[in-house]
Amino acid sequence: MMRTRPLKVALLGCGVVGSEVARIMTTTADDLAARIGAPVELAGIAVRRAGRVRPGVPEHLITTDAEALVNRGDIDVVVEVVGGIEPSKSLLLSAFEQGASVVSANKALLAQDGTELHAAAAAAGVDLYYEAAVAGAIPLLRPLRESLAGDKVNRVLGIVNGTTNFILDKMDTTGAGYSEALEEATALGYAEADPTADVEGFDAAAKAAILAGIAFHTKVTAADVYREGITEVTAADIASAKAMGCVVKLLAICERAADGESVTARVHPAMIPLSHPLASVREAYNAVFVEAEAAGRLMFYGPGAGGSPTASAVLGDLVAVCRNKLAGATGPGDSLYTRLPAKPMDEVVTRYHVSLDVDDRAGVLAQVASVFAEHGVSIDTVRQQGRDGDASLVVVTHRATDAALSATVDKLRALDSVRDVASIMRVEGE
Ligand SMILES: NC(=O)C1=CN([C@@H]2O[C@H](COP(=O)(O)OP(=O)(O)OC[C@H]3O[C@@H](n4cnc5c(N)ncnc54)[C@H](O)[C@@H]3O)[C@@H](O)[C@H]2O)C=CC1
Ligand SMILES: N[C@@H](CC=O)C(=O)O
Ligand code: NA
Repeated sequence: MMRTRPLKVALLGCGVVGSEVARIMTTTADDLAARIGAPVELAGIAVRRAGRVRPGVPEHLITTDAEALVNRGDIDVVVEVVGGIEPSKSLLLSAFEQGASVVSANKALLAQDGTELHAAAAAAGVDLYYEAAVAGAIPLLRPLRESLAGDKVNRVLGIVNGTTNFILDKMDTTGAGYSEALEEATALGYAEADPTADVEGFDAAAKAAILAGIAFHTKVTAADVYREGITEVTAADIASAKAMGCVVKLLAICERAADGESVTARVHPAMIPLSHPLASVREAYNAVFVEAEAAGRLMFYGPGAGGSPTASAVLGDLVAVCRNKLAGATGPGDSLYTRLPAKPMDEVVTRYHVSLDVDDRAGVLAQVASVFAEHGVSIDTVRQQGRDGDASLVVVTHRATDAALSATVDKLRALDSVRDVASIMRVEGE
């Protein structure tokens, strides 16, 4: 039977995502009510600046006082699509104190203070859901937390930032410049308010922390994630990847150590072979592989950014927390029982593509090769191209630790014959 008293929703933020949430809530109100078992009413929309034209958004609901909206005493669910740490964190804590459940898309906040926020939600007996925070529209956190709750996840690997995938894809396929591609991604609503978060890998690192925490049932924060963005990726790297039958992607990789005693989480650009399914992930799409002991390898794919896809995930959570409210229940919260420490990047083992500018003379190749050998880094292939007076040397290694590779590169830099270490990129997916 349908409850007639509506569940009241406070929407915090009405930008790229918030305006789509408001639109879908308004245009699909009857369907949402039928699925939930009660009408949902948009009780207020908090924004930073009133007076902006927001097509389709009921003007009378707009307020600039988010705190007053959350604390007005009759809010059942707070939807936070503001972003950033403050005032979002304080608003969420106020919501819990008021007995409201929360739906958020805020990966930066969840990756920094997720444990504290989950504890506050649990103490208040309400929900904290955030499917939109990782990989946009793709149902990923709920499958990890719920569908795979009976399995043991050992690895999560994928493309989790739409903006950087869009930029790398444009640079690779159309030869677009970096700035031009970033501008387009921003205009399409993919980028964060400060796109540094995207291009320097902070956004993907926050998502990796959230994924690792849920997958391995342990606390992982953004500070535990090794991070490199795409700002150093050059057209030469992309061309070199092509020459090797590879493409450059920004990857997030979360792994349980072979001995099961620790986890690692890292975000960095990597070359992956064109034959790998991630190589064909275009534009702002995301794709994530989850490797679990019983299930094997699962792939999640779909739109990873943009107002409407992200709003889809927010609305899915809204329906879930409303259903829980009506049932007088809460969904699954944090699960941190394994308490596995996050291991430093030094111990991570992978392959490397090292591009060097060297003197074009006899003996240099042997000298370079001996530095790799000294550090126990075995060479897979070497490509050399002579230029006027110098040469470009591209070395691809077999698997080695990050520590061994770093020591190798330090020593190479000290060689007179090495003019520059032009780039170092990991090679994954083989
Ligand atoms: N745009 C996307 O593709 C995706 C965004 N997200 C996340 O969703 C959240 C929102 O992102 P966007 O909509 O893209 O950002 P946006 O910058 O377009 O919108 C932010 C909204 O928050 C409001 N706001 C800012 N400070 C405020 C304050 N102090 N009080 C009340 N309102 C305030 C602004 O007025 C604006 O309406 C962020 O956490 C972002 O990381 C998550 C997945 C995808
Ligand atoms: N800026 C983010 C938005 C979605 O999380 C991205 O580009 O992926
Ligand atoms: Na998602």
